[in-house]
Amino acid sequence: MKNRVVVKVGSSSITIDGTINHEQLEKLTTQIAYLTRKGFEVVLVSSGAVAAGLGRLHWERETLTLPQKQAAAAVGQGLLMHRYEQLFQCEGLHVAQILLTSEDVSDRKRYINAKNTFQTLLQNGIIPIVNENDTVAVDEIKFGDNDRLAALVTAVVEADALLLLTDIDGLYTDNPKENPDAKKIDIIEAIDESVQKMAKGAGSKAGTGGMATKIEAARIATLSGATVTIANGSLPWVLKRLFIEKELIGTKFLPAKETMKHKKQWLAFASKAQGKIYIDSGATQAIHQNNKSLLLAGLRNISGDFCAGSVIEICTEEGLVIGKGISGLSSGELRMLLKEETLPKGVIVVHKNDLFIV
Ligand SMILES: Nc1ncnc2c1ncn2[C@@H]1O[C@H](COP(=O)(O)OP(=O)(O)O)[C@@H](O)[C@H]1O
Ligand SMILES: N[C@@H](CCC(=O)OP(=O)(O)O)C(=O)O
Repeated sequence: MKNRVVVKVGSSSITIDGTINHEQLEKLTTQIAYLTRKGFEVVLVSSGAVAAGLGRLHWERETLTLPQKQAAAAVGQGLLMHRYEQLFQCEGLHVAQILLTSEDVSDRKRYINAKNTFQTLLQNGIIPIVNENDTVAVDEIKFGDNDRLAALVTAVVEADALLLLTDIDGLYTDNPKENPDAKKIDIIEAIDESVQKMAKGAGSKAGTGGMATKIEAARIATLSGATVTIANGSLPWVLKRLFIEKELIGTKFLPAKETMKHKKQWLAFASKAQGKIYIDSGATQAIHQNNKSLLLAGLRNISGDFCAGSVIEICTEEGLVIGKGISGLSSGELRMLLKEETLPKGVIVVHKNDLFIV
């Protein structure tokens, strides 16, 4: 155990009436400081920039255009960081701001750079405070929500645990704000369709994604080997009770039985494909069931332009996506090879260590 944890706090927990909830922020930073004194390394993923910006500018959420929302985030992010800086300074801790877009983790080099920066900050006892870079993140480069971002950060820093703090006590069988008969679930051993069906949308104007994005985050983080908890951010001493006293709080998702190696996690959840290759049924079986590398002999077609080292989607001849991998050859080389009358034997298109199969 490294005792490395990622704590994600949602807008609903740290804002009140559309502005920063200072009392809540102080409770959070006091608890994080306590954990660090007990030997934990903590990464904080904090939402709330848009809400804080709206509060300061007196703008109404309902009438916002996308550029206004991004402008509000730019204002609010500064306010949030200023407050975090002040609060952690009182605890004798330094903080570091990390703003990410999905492009920063889909590119392997940038992913490794981010990983190294996190590592250096944590080794030096500095608290990384992460948010999506809302100012530049438009739809195609958005994580979508901070729950998913927090799960990817959990994988990047190889944390033992992810805590999603929200405005509700955990995952219920249905949204308790709409269904009074909904029951809270204490432990989830495996995330299947029945679990996904329980999760509905956001419960407040400030929140994004609701439980659905938290379940997806739990799926990613448990596959990377972390334990995930969804809990109410307003519970007194929730961090201490969970991580030090090991109390069963909220809803706990156990780490997946078969966790993924680091590179496969990146392939599966963070990388962006540059092209597609289509393979025959023999090759599908070889990579799917027999854990083999993908050889040129099984290749039927390719689409898109990509370089050697690019991530590509691997599809059946009918076009069904069955995985992703890092291509050992460029699209140009593959097209030329496919035109040859007899294909050269033993050419590896995707090595088994660079393959993720759905
Ligand atoms: N099955 C469920 N169990 C609990 N909460 C649910 C469920 N489905 C939807 N929700 C809603 O999800 C909300 C929390 O998500 P969200 O509003 O996005 O918060 P945050 O800002 O913390 O990310 C809850 O307030 C609740 O209304
Ligand atoms: N990046 C945005 C938060 C987006 C988000 O996922 O919000 P939430 O559902 O409250 O965690 C912000 O800082 O306002």
